[in-house]
Amino acid sequence: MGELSARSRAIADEQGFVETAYAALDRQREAYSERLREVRAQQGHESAGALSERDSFATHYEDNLIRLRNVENRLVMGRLDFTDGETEHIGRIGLKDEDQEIILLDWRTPQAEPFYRATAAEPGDVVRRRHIQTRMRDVVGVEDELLDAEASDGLSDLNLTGEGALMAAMATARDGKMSDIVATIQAEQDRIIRADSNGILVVQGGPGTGKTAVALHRAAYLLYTQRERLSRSGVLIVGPSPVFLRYIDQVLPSLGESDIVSTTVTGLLPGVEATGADTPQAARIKGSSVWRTIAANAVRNVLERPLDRPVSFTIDSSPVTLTPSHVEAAQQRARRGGRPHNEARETYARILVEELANQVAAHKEMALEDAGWIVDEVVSSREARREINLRWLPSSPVQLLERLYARPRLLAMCAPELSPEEIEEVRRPKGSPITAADIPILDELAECLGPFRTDFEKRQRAAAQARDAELSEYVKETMSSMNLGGGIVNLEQLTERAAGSGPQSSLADRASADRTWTYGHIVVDEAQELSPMQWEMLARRCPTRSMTVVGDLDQRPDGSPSGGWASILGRLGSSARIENLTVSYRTPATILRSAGRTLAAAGVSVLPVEAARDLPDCLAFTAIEADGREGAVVRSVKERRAWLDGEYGPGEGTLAVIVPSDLREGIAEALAGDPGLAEYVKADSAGLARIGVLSAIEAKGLEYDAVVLVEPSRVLAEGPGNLYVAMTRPTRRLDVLYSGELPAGMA
Ligand SMILES: Nc1ncnc2c1ncn2[C@@H]1O[C@H](COP(=O)(O)OP(=O)(O)OP(=O)(O)O)[C@@H](O)[C@H]1O
Repeated sequence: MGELSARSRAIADEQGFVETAYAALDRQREAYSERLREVRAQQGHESAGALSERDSFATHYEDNLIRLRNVENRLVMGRLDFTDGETEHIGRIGLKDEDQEIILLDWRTPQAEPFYRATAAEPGDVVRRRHIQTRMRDVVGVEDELLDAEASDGLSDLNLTGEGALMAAMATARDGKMSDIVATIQAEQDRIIRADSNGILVVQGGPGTGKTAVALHRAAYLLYTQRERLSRSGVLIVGPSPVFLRYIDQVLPSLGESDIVSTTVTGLLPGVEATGADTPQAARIKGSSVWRTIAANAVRNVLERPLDRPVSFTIDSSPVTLTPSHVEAAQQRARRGGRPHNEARETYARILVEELANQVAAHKEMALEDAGWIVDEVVSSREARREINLRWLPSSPVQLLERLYARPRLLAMCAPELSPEEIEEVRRPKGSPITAADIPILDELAECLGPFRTDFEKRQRAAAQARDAELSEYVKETMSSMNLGGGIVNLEQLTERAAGSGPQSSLADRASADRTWTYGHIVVDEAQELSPMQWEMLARRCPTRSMTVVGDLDQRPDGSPSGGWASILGRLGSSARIENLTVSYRTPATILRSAGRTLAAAGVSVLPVEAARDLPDCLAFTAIEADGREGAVVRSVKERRAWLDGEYGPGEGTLAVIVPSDLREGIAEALAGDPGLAEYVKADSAGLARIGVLSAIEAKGLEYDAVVLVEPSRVLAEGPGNLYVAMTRPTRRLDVLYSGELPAGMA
């Protein structure tokens, strides 16, 4: 009774605080709405172009309003009581009261750190940590931890922080979207989230240890602590697939951060879509870093060619001769400038035009300075243009790559490192669709070639640059006339905003449309999958090498490569430091142990990982007949779906059927053909289905409450890492359906 009333008193106390916090949030929102209304009502002097400064300020206020709207849920997460009797509340964002006193600490401030790190063994000056659970704006529960020496007796071996809140979070039904973990970040995770941002940090850990969660919270942490730097350069998040990116796309907004670019590596090259597919061998060949040299060779040897023997022709009736040494000298001068091919071409062409013009002038016994028209004659001479162009061909990356693939002899000349078989493997006719593995090669070529612009585009670009200069002047004027700038928003931000109209103007939009954009920080998820050429692409976009790289080598199809992360990261490996996550918050212990044994039996020893919990009856095996496989899958899925309904409520909870790639289509059809399941299997407009039918590769990074795994031996045959991925997707229950033998160690 006493305990009960103490608890309700605590809830009532916190309810009071929570109301104060939401009142402060509402006040902030109202203040921004008010400013937005004012700015919209003002008439800006709409002189420079069609874009007014009103739009820039409006966008700024709108962004802030969106940020405040996104933190509505679970605004307040906890409280710390200190030895001196002071208390602090920790929340999703920081808030002040009407007297400008801080009432809620942003979880990312240094003062909030003990909320995640203090332990009974090392309490610092914390006496009590309280986790506060809210629903809408109501407090529905509190959980206290007393951090004194006596309390340390009852702790679990894993030293979990806020165990009750953590277990509750883990037991919640999944809804197909990842959620933030800001209320229950564990100490080993917090250390990584707040780690120094310099250099490359590799975070490795077994399945479900929170690598993705930690990487996203780290992005939010860095955006908070380095807002000035990162609000201009931006943060890039790279994930394995569009489905995965959709799965994680709520997390950062719920932490109040939205100006972030997230993409697959393939999406990093604007304007090129990869619709083709490679054989695994071709993809491996194309991923090798030898393509850096091949790209440079191709530009040099295919596009910049020597003249074999002198050529003579006439310009305006004057005889002229272009010699091999004229061409060579012009090429050398152009290369010395260090500019990319298409840009250096201007220097090369100018030198040869001058040479020919001098010859014409000499023949006419005139001084070139007095007869500028001769240069025009040279430029418009078809023969001169032809001879000059042929020795320094302008090209787009796609044109050049198509030539290399289509002509094995040409590729062999540029790529002595590739064997004839390898050259044959990548051979394909011009006009074939671009593949994902082509993208990093195209990026490398784009780097060597520089922008490929038609004359029309060149004129457009010059006009745009002139417009930008005018705009910057204009914004400066308006800022002083509107008395703005004192820390609210700076000139560059405004110019940038004004330069693009409407929704185009966010940093994310501009960065993702620009191949040469460099980011302040890059987060790479499922990093074990990237090829050396893909790493080159990322390195180019982050000259400061401030990166968070998360992954699990054991989840590569063929397991961990010899040489570990250093061999994966290539050139970037030497500067990387490695941190480990060791506790899985997804998969129950029984399933994790079974997965570990199966991999060990297949000759792969995986990183040690401990489960935060176990559940009874979480793993079941059912023998089926190969020729009745589809019916058995349908029955099992129905049974599991009904079980989820019972556990979480009708339609709640997520379910995936993970299958060997070659069975995928048949099983998906069987499920879609069943009247009871068709509804669930159909994908929505975002491509997500309530019941997913996936190969192990497609399931990477995702999680479900229940998984039905079909024919594990065949998944194992695709690669032990694939089976490891497949077995570790469920949070609650794994049903294994098999004909023939189970993989050794599994049962
Ligand atoms: N501290 C935490 N509190 C609550 N839930 C957590 C915590 N850490 C991780 N989780 C949950 O555990 C699950 C697994 O996390 P996450 O997907 O980040 O793991 P991962 O290491 O990236 O896994 P994988 O290697 O399989 O991709 C998620 O549902 C995540 O929300």
